[in-house]
Amino acid sequence: MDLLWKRGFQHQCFSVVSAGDFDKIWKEHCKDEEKLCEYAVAMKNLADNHWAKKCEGEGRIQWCLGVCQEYFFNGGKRKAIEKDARRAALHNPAPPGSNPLLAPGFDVSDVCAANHSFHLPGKVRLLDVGSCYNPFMKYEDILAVGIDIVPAVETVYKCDFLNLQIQRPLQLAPDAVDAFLKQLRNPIDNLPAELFHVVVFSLLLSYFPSRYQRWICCKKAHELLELNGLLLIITPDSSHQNRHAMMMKSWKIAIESLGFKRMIYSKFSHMHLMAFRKTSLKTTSDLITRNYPDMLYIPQDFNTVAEEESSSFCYSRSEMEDEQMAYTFSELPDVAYDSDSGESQTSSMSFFEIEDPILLLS
Ligand SMILES: C[S@@+](CC[C@H](N)C(=O)[O-])C[C@H]1O[C@@H](n2cnc3c(N)ncnc32)[C@H](O)[C@@H]1O
Repeated sequence: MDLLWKRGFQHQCFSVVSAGDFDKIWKEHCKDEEKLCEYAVAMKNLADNHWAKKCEGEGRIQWCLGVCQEYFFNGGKRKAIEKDARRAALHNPAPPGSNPLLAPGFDVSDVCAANHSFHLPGKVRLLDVGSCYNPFMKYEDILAVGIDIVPAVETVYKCDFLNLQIQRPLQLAPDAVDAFLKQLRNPIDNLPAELFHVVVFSLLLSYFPSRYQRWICCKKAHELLELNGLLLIITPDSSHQNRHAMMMKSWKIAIESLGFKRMIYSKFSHMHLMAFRKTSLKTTSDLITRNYPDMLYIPQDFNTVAEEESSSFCYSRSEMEDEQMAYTFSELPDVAYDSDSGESQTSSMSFFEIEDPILLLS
């Protein structure tokens, strides 16, 4: 895959430094149907013949399914929302006798919206961006919509996510939203906002030559997700977990600035896997004081390791982050309740307690 990728348009971009050129190259790249089709066929081959035999390739799809299952069907969503409420209450204690879920600082409309949908009545509406071969389609609990600039199979819709127009949200009952998704037409040029429970970027962001394009994708995902929906990001990296810990920390800060909160971080041998929850309807980024798009860098953005290391994002924790970290540690359970066995078990960290201690401490 690395070879394919280098042969592709990323290779063309290494020599280009000015941001303006990326747009031009991207447009040229999208016009090169022949190369794109060759790439799509090769990706599908990799998935069918190579990754299918190695547990890691399919592992990323299984990881996404596991996260969805825990979150939407096994109480993860309720736990996450309750945790937010406890955190808000800690910072802004509610008056004695009042509902702690309605502590000042915790948005009442968020609580109301969340209360209605702790458990999904139907399928998980999942948008797979850069889907290539629609790996989520075969799962019963998922209503998968796969989109790609060059679909490798017929069930994937043709769509350039970077240029997708996002319209006002549909005001429809869940059944009608499902029906709407089942009758989408090719190509997709626009979609209503707040339509999906999950947006997946599996090996997508590193495909783009510029950080700004990665940023645009995350921003669009935020718009397309309903409140408390999940953005699942998988990005390739064959080095050990700590090698690019600062890069992942940098991604976390940038993506959270859009109105997300990182809920899970995992490292497989060849990829990072992250789940972000949409915690705010509004994008909270302050683009004036911090250059968030610039934080979405990847090692391939640099020509040499030295260049990468010298421009590595320098991060120091804010006071607020210190407090949040202290709170997270205070919340680590000594004893976790196992809903399957009905027994209490000793556990250092449950699935939905953040995350990776190494990254937290970095
Ligand atoms: C590395 S492949 C990943 C395929 C699949 N998601 C997986 O995990 O195996 C990246 C895919 O993103 C698609 N892609 C790139 N830019 C895109 C865009 N702007 N909109 C939609 N799809 C895009 C490519 O055509 C390619 O199929």
